[in-house]
Amino acid sequence: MQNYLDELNEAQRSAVVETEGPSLVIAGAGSGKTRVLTYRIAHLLQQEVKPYRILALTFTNKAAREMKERIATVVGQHNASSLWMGTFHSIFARILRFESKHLGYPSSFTIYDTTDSKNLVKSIVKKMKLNEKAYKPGSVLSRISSAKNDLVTPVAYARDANRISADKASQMPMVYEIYSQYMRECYKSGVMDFDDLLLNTNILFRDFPDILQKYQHQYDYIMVDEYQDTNFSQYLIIKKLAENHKNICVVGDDAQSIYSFRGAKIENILNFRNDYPGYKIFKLEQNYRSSQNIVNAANSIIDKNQGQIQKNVFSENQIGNPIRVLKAYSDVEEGFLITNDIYEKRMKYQQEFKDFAILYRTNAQSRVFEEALRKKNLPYKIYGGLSFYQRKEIKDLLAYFRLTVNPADQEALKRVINYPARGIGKTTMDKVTAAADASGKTIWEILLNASATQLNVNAGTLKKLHAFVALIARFAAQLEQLSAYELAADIASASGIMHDLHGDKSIEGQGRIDNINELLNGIKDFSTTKQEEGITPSLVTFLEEVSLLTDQDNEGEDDINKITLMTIHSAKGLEFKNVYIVGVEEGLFPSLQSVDSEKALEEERRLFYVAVTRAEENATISFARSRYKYGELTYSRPSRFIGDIDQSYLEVNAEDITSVQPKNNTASIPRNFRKVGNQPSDRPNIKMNYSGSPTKPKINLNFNAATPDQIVPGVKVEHERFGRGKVINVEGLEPNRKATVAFENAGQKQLLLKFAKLKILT
Ligand SMILES: Nc1ncnc2c1ncn2[C@@H]1O[C@H](COP(=O)(O)OP(=O)(O)OP(=O)(O)O)[C@@H](O)[C@H]1O
Ligand SMILES: [Mg+2]
Repeated sequence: MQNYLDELNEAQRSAVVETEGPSLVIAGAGSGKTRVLTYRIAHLLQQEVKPYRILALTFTNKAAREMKERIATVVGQHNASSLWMGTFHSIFARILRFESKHLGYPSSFTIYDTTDSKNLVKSIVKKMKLNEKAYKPGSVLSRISSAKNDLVTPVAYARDANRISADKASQMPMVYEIYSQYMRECYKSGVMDFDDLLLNTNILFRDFPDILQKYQHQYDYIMVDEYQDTNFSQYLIIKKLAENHKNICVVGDDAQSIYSFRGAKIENILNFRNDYPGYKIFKLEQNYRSSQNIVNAANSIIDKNQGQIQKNVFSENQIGNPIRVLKAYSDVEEGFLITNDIYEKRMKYQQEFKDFAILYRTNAQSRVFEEALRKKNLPYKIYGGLSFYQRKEIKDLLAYFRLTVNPADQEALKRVINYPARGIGKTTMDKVTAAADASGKTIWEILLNASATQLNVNAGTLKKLHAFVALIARFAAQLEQLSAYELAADIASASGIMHDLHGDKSIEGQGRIDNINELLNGIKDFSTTKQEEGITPSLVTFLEEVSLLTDQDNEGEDDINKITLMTIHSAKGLEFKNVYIVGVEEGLFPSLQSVDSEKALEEERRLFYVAVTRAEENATISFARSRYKYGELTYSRPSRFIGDIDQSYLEVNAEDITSVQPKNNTASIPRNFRKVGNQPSDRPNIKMNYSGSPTKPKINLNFNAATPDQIVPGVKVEHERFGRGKVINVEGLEPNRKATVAFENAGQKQLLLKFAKLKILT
């Protein structure tokens, strides 16, 4: 057997072999932190530690899967599948399933996704007769989520002066009461939301010391990846579990803490030394992922933040190419520019699609890239946004599954009681819901027992309600008898969903049927895999896996060799040969909300650092000078972050940046960019000014449209959205004269001259 320890450098090796006692591995991006965790587990297994005595918490389920595979190749036959390895949410959901009765939840509790939670908040706000405009479900939920992650219960919330005054300031003084009702409703429905999984684990460990003890004994070794992004709730769970043996190894990088908006506490990593006196610290300094240029550029970015833990990061890989900065006229042109670049690079260097990633600040930016990629017929996969499991038909079927395992699940019930249509209208549901609220029972219990008079509905309606109950009860009765796949297929057809979809003969309708079939295939595959692992493949386990998927996990079999599109947040921990960071503009990245707060700005800068450090060989940054925001064309300036990168690692046309020459120079950042264009060499240092609203037009694009008679074949023109191009043909009579223009990046377009604003280039 090869010696796996030879595949590590000295610092990494020490971090791997010193398995006893608390260890902190703190190191920059790409230095092998995740590799250390992987090899440490392999090493423990090699030392005959039983796999089920190891608890390893990863950022995504996919990361856990890949680590398991790697471990299996390093140490061979060991049963890596019985490691307790996965995200916080999936591991503790598993534990809660065993222990749910202590907390008064059914072991088949179901999990609310964000939409369910929002719907519940909406109905509570309505019931409380609050102003629905002031109490936006998203804002209310994020207040509730923050409380849960800080382990603040509804009772504590009501007494928490800071929270109460913050709520008052945001015109939502009743959040504490909504929170309380929200908790009660979830409990009644036998459901937990994401934050509850952690909160309830904490409650379990706090109130049932013998159960805590059981798990303290179960895990001899605990490991956490991406520790800088743990919240208080996660921190405390780990602390409790490690209390006795203190065999805890956490790895992280304070410079990559990017989830504070979800309650992550950078302090957890900083306080490790206080929590575990006598801890060992391992510093990894060599970056194995990226070229020297990329590592050095990234270091120069993070240097601009105050208060980072001082770290050395160097690379001995090739010096590599400078980071390219590309300017686009518009977001549309940006799409074409990047797509063309990928196309050419792939041909020229014979790279694969999977070697390319396009990373953006917000999901909405994906659209123009999707369009450009589709036009060029390049395969891509997109993470986040409307993922497979968020599609309507899939959510409908999943809601039937949820009801089958947990009929108390109120949001699932509301979703499908009248889908497909069975004549159970809103008025009826209002009556049923009111009866449930009045009696403190679930809707399901009301449906089971209530009479027509109690509900104030006619006999016909009652019959329909009973038919629905009977349908779900029949599914539930088969839970034990049928495999997950058989039951799922039965539900898809007996619920009427398939019949309903077949009625829609459009292409979209066909697509929906394909999606349902795809889901059923997935369940079949799930059943087979679980059986091979010796686990009974029940619908309950399947639902749990689906509910706990993260953005990165959302990858199908045929997604392997495709261009990746994702937000920078979900790119954490990943690496690609070529990375495109797009939309690097003031007001977008850094985001508009962050520019007024130093703290928020530093988090954005860490996000930028994360983005750049995903690249192995080439990093490209692009910005567009105009883009549509909320339906309006707005002009933008290149981001200050471009100015953060030390000029010697950049390749930028200085002219592109000077177009944002400030009028007044407060808080300016002097930069002397490397010159690549034909550019007067005596140009003074370029100053960028970042005060003022980033969405205000600061640049004058000077699109004085040319008159139609100036537009003749051969003329070079510039278009506001498509950039530069050459006229190749003109046809038609005024006022419907059309020009065909071959744009440098956006391809060939036919434009109606009375509308198209074209500028003649000389
Ligand atoms: N000693 C080594 N020899 C060869 N390759 C290595 C070594 N250490 C790390 N690598 C490789 O370098 C890359 C980065 O490692 P890894 O992903 O573990 O870094 P990381 O510190 O977890 O990064 P991030 O902070 O982005 O999560 C991986 O491809 C890994 O396999
Ligand atoms: Mg990592």
